[in-house]
Amino acid sequence: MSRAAETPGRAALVATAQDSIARGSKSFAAASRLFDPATRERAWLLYAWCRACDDIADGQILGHDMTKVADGPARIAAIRSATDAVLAGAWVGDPAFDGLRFVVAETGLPRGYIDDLIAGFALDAEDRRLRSTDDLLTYCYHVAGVVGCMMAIVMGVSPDDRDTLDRACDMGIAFQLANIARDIEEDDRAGRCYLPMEWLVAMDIPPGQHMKPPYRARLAVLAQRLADMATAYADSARAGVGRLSFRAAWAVLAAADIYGAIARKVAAAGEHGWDHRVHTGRSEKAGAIARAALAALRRREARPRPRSPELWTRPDGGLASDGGTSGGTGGE
Ligand SMILES: CC(C)=CCC/C(C)=C/CC/C(C)=C/COP(=O)(O)OP(=O)(O)O
Repeated sequence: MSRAAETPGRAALVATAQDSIARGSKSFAAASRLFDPATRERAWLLYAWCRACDDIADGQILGHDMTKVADGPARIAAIRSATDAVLAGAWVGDPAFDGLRFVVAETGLPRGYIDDLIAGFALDAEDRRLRSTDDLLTYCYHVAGVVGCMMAIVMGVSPDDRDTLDRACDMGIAFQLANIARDIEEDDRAGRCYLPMEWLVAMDIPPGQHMKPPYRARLAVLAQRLADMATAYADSARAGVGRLSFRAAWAVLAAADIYGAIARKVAAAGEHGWDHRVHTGRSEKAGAIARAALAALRRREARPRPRSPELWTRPDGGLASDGGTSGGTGGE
C-alpha cells in the first residue's frame, strides 16, 4: 500500500464499496438500499472499511473462506497503519481505507469508535477464549456494537447523544449474537469458538467438542440462549429508532428483521441449525422491508421507555477517546 497514492474519486470509492457490501452481506446490502442516497453511500463506505479490516484480520475474501492466520498481530498492525494514515490526511491507494477518510470528514465520526473496532479485530487475533457472558458481550461490542454506533453517527445521530448510541450499540450486539449462533460450525472449522467457557461447562460440553454429534442437543440449547439474548438487545435497539429519520428507521428496522430471522431460524432448527448456513431468502427480505416501512411510520407512537439496566452497557467508546476527527478530505 503506497502512502503517496493519488487522490481517489469519491464516486469510484462508493462503487467499490457497493460491490463490497453486495458480495459481503446480502442482508445489509438489502437494508442499506432504504437509506437516503447520502446516508447510503456513507454506509457502504463504512461497510467496505469494516469488511476490508475483517478480511485482512481473518485472511478471508469478502467474508468468505476464513482461515486460521499465523501472523495475526502483523495483520492488525497493517490495519492500524493504513487507518492511521488516512485519518492523518493521506491517501493509501486502497479504496476501503481511502473511503473511510470521506466518512470521517463528512460525518465527524469520532476516532474512538474506529480504534474500538480495530481493538475488536485484535481480540480475535489474540485467539483468547471467552470465559463469561460479560466477555462475550464485550467482544460483541468491539466487533459489532461499535459498528452500530458508527452507523448511527452516519445516520446523523450526534456523537453526544449517549442514549441513542447505546440503542445503536444494542442493535450491533444483537446482530453479532445472531452471527455467532449461525456460524458456530464454520468458526469451529477455523479453530474458533465464541461460546463462553462458562456456558459450555454448564452444559457439560468438553472444550473443543461442541460440534461433535453427542453434544448437538446441548449446543442447540446454547443457540437458543444466543437467539434469546439477540432478541432482548434488538428489542432495546428498536426502542431507539423514534429518534431517527423515517428512512434511517426503515433501514435499521429492516436489517433487524432480516438478521433477527437468522438467529430465530438457527434456534428453531435445534440440532440441525448447522446442517446448512442459515440465511434469509429474497421473499423473506421483501416481507421484512414491508413490515419495517410500517413500523418506521409508527416509530414515534410508543411511549419512550428507559433502557433496561440488565443489559450490558458499552464503555464510553468514541466519547472516551480524542472525540475528534483527525483526518479530512481536504488538501494533503
Ligand atoms: C451497512 C453497515 C455498515 C452495516 C453494519 C451493520 C452492523 C451493525 C453489523 C454488526 C456486525 C455484523 C454482525 C457483521 C456481519 O457482517 P457480514 O458482512 O459478515 O454479514 P453476513 O452475516 O450477512 O455475511
